[in-house]
Amino acid sequence: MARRPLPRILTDSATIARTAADGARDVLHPLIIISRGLRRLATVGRARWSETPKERRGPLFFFVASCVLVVALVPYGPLLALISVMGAAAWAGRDRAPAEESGPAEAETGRLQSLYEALVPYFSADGDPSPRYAHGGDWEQVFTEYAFDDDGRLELLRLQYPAYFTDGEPRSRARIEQLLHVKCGRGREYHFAWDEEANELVLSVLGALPTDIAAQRFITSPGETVLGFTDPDSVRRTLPVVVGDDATRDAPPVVWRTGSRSTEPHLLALGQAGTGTTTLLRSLALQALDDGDVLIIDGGGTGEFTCLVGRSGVMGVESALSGALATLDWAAHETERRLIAVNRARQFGRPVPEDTLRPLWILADRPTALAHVAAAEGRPDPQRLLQVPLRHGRAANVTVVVADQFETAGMLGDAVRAHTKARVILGPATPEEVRAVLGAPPHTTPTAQVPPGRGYVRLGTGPVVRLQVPATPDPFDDCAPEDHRRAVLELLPEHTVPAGEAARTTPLDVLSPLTVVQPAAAKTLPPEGPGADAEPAAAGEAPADAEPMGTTTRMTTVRTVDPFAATGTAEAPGS
Ligand SMILES: Nc1ncnc2c1ncn2[C@@H]1O[C@H](COP(=O)(O)OP(=O)(O)OP(=O)(O)O)[C@@H](O)[C@H]1O
Repeated sequence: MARRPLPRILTDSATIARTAADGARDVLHPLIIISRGLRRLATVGRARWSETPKERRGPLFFFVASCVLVVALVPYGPLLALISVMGAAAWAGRDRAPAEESGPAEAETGRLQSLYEALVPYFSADGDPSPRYAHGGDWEQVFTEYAFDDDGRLELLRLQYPAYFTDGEPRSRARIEQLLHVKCGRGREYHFAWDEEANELVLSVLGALPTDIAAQRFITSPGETVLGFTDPDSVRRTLPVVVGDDATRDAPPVVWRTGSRSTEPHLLALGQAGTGTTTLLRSLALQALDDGDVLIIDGGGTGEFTCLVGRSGVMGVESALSGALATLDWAAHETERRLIAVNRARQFGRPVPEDTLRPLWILADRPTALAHVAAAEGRPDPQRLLQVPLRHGRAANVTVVVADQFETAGMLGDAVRAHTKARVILGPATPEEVRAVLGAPPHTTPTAQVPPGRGYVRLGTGPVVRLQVPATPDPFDDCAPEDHRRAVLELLPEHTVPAGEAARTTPLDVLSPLTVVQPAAAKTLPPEGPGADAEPAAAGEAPADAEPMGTTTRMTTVRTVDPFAATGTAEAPGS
């Protein structure tokens, strides 16, 4: 039914009344402000008076009265006092209400509404008498906090969800996270914090991890190694790091503890080719050489560890199968020797021998490549020789780090998978792939484009955290930034083998493309020791969990979600 318009005389008089009221308000505005100010001043004065201790009220009253008397006696005093009081009242009475908060812009409201609509099928259920999520419903009831960046993209969202939503089930969570990721814009990394008690989910956008931290001497305790750096919220400590030209800042490190007290004494790093697993090993080698010995198996044979050849503390850099077998055989015997020595010392109540305390690191880069060669030649898989260090290394101060490519992870031996409780995955990976390697999904949405050395890490059953490995390039790599190469060169220990026999020691400015250096194991291994002259396969015979040959002969080239699928069940940490 159409409304009848009011008689004209009525509308005119209403307009006149409104205009008169507006005019009066404008005229009286200063008076309103001054009277409000006087009221506020009086309130403050009363409060001060009541706060003043009783014994001080007399002197205060006397002081105020003297001031009033002086003002009254001086020429123009009362007038000046009146003007001052009015000024103070006008100042005190000014409108202090904050500028009204501007709500979301129209485009932002549209985004929130469409996000709300997209969530309706997931957060509603038949039979809910008062659904909080319903088509055409009010998003303001459930989105309790939100923020947009300068480009109008959502960067923070706090939402309430119904109590019946199955937030304890990873699949249900993953569906919501996937949906929000897509709706809020791909290409950014989102963090999801689920509060099951409050039925609340907070989505926030994570910035990129800094990539400017280069290799350097990190300030850590003995037995601690820095794997890389992460988000400030993910760890409890920070380390001072030197960045660029001597600028120092605090960065949150991912510190891995090794040795006899470690609960995850060995590490496995996986990634696609070129994602930085070799660089991670190089970074660990430089840190380990501070107070330990390092033995390197370069299965890929790319010579990216040449800078370490012949350096003090480097027991060998092997890229050929026979050298790797001999070196790992020595390492297995050395582990046994240390274990026996430690046990004997404990048995007789003697201090543990000094030579069992110096950490020994076995860094195996792409051992599956050597496994493939070994299978083709009908020789033992070098991974079998890792079983003793992996099983007993913790008590003997022997640490094993294995790095391999995602595609060939199916060829990793059972011992490697079972005993590497510290896990790293580098490069782009889906949440399923991260879960397959680390045993738990990340709390963020991995992005398709990541810089080298970027990934996730999980120590034992701890949380999955983001990781950026310090830039530790091969100093002979002409394509790497010169300051990063120089930083690596400065950390290298001195040469122990004459320069002609070992890798080049040429200063950075005259370095030329490298050639692969494969020093004979005998040259670099200690001349004595129980395993020094043993047959390569000898140590592999002892362990009970030796893998029968033939189980690792197939090179897997198809990328699967479960990288370990080719040889059995995944044994990720915490799983
Ligand atoms: N943390 C990092 N910071 C900066 N650059 C890195 C980092 N990690 C790796 N890179 C660079 O990425 C390239 C590949 O690194 P790296 O050789 O370590 O990868 P990879 O996974 O071992 O691959 P491949 O098996 O093909 O050698 C190199 O140029 C290296 O300098």
